[in-house]
Amino acid sequence: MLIIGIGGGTGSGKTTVVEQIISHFPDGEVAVISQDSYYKDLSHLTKEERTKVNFDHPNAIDFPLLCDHLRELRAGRSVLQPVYSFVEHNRTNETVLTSPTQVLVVEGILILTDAQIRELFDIKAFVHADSDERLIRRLKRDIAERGRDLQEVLNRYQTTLKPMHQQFIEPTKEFADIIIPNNKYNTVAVDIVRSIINERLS
Ligand SMILES: Nc1ncnc2c1ncn2[C@@H]1O[C@H](COP(=O)(O)OP(=O)(O)O)[C@@H](O)[C@H]1O
Ligand SMILES: O=c1ccn([C@@H]2O[C@H](COP(=O)(O)O)[C@@H](O)[C@H]2O)c(=O)[nH]1
Repeated sequence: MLIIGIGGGTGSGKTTVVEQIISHFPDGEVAVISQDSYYKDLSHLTKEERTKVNFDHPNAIDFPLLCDHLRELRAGRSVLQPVYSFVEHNRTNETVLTSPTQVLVVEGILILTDAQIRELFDIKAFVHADSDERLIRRLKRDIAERGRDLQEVLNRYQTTLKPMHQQFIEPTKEFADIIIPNNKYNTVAVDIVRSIINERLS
């Protein structure tokens, strides 16, 4: 199994880039795990308390569970991946059966911050987009898809997203084998990553 870790700030386009990378692989050969599925279970908090949680700090992620699941998949065993609700700010009761595949892509803002997780990656990439571009994309997406409003996103950006990006996410660029520029759609960079995967698989 080849495991590829893809980090980068919120709105940089990680999910989009991953979809482009895997689009040419046959179904069943590739699986994607999002770090977002591994936000910690916050059922012990009220919804109001959960809205105040710092979701851009490494402590928000259940890295031990993610690490365990990656090791299980690498060993050829299936796992039950948690399902997260951005509307509820909490893990749901559902799980998704995820089976081992030839290629596994793991993406998330904080995915390159954890040393044990980094060691499991055969290839590490970082998706870069300028902060103004990321904020615009995040605003549009969170209002359209995640039940947020303008004030909420702007407030969270100033108080949490920006400082956490500078402190934890941007520094992980140094761990990346490849930096994918994504201020605009970048088919060349996506093709390069795809050919590296094909080369490693052959
Ligand atoms: N290169 C790009 N140019 C314009 N919009 C983009 C680009 N890449 C992604 N987007 C859009 O930006 C938003 C956030 O992208 P997404 O892939 O969800 O980012 P991330 O997973 O890094 O948070 C989505 O609406 C997506 O369609
Ligand atoms: O309950 C939650 C959990 C996380 N977030 C925000 O999501 C982004 C990470 O997702 P991307 O898809 O990489 O943008 C992170 O910046 C958190 O602030 C949330 O809003 N609510």
